[in-house]
Amino acid sequence: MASALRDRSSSAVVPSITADVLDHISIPAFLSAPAGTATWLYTTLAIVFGLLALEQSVYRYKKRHLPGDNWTIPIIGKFADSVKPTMEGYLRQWNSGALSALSVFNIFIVMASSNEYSRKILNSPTHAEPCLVYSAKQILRPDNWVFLTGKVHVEYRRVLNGLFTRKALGIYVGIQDQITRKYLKQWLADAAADPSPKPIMMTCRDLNMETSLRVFCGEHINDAAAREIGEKYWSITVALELVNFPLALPGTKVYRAIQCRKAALKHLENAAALSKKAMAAGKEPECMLGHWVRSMEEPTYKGRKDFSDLEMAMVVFSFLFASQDAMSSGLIYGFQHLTDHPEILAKVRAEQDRVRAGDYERPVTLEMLDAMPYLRAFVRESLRVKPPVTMVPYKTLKAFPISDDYTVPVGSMVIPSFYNSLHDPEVFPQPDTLEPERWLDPEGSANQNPKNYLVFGSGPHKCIGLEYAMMNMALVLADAVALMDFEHVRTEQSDKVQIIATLFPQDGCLMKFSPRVHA
Ligand code: HEM
Repeated sequence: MASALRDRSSSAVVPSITADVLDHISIPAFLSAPAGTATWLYTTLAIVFGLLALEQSVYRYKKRHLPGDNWTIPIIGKFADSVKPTMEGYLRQWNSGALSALSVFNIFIVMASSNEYSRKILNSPTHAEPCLVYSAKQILRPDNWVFLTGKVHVEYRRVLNGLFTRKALGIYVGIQDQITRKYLKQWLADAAADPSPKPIMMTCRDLNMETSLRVFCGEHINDAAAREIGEKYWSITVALELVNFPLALPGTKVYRAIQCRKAALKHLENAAALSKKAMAAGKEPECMLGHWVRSMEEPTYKGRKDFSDLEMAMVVFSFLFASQDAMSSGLIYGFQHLTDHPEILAKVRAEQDRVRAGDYERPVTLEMLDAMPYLRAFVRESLRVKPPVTMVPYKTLKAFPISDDYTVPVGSMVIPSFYNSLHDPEVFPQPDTLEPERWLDPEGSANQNPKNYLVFGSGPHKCIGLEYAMMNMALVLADAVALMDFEHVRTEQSDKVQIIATLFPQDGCLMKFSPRVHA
């Protein structure tokens, strides 16, 4: 058999090359080039091969014993995976080890998937700081406050925390309720005109955008400006890939995103100026900007930072940037989870009927939301099962001894991932099951292990808007359940996840809405 193979390979498979044949083969120019050119060429090839070998050695040296490919694809590494990430791919990476390694465009990346290591990264500001994706700096502007670190960041954030106090949330809740009702009315009118099921991906995004703009800027932003920002904002979402084409040339995603930021900042700066005028004229704060300007006038604020119109606009833009995709993802899965679990929907509805006591026109207040513990538990649980943000990229400022036997090299990307913490069976038995009840027992393992709830991160950069975000999700779902009936039309893609910065059901969540008839 072996000799037969040898025979075949020497005669039949590889045709013999005769001088005759060679006459018809054109010799590549470089092989017949003058000696000087050939030397140059061989030198270049040697350098290229040397660099490629060096790339592999550096990767292997940094990776050491961590799980991950032993060789990286030259130059691009795992770029292809990062262009079209899948949940299955991420799960494979997270489950390959509590720490695992990969490389994209020679950026060495350590992925942390356990609660211990993810929290350690988030809470070690002297070793690692957030780096978002590369395009974020181009889109937000490098001087945006979200890129501050250390003491300056703490100081800046101290002022911004004042925008999310209970007093401030009390101003926002009325605006949220009003915009939500306007949208639900429109969804019902659209459904009456065409009752076929529709994906709610874009409708939820529009609702979130208008709510955010009105909560942040109130009437200081006009309808046309709000529409322009809403329409252009999708270009920012799609530009948030892990790795983008580095130059923001016309026609690239990042270029379009930068144009959107420029338009948005112009309108937001104008809103900040109008808000200052209104407060100076003695008006009562009716939005975040108003509340902010008023708090800067208080005697206790004296000696602290004054914010220019542009700085206020950049803060508001950072809030839009940080919230739009995550809030939309949370809300869409909120609708999907509620409809797919009729027993949970029935409990949420019973709670609404109790709190509203027959008056469905009465605007929702903070006190009413306080009286809806089951709904709030549902929101918490829905975000746990499908966390909108599954990981946040950080970069190491110095060698980071993350475990006893591994130190992340300086200048690497370290990515704390939240999914495994949120699906830890020790803390959340049957972790893939949606079970709001697990949050209702103060002694239960979910409430006893708050460190596992990484939906909003942890440490100095923990989400500043978390109370507002959960309140908004609860409020929209409360109004929807109280005022509408809805049916989720399931498809094969309903349980599959697509990742566009955050998580979404692949079919966009097809819903049919109809008005609820109260008994
Ligand atoms: C469901 C909705 C939301 C989710 C899941 C979410 C999640 C997160 C996460 C995971 C982080 C990173 C935390 C870290 O590095 O430890 C973050 C940061 C941040 N979030 Fe949110 N977020 C949401 C809504 C919002 C909203 C509504 C706002 C503002 C109104 C907001 C503003 C921010 C800001 C400004 C940061 C950066 C904070 C800093 O660097 O100091 N987020 N968020």
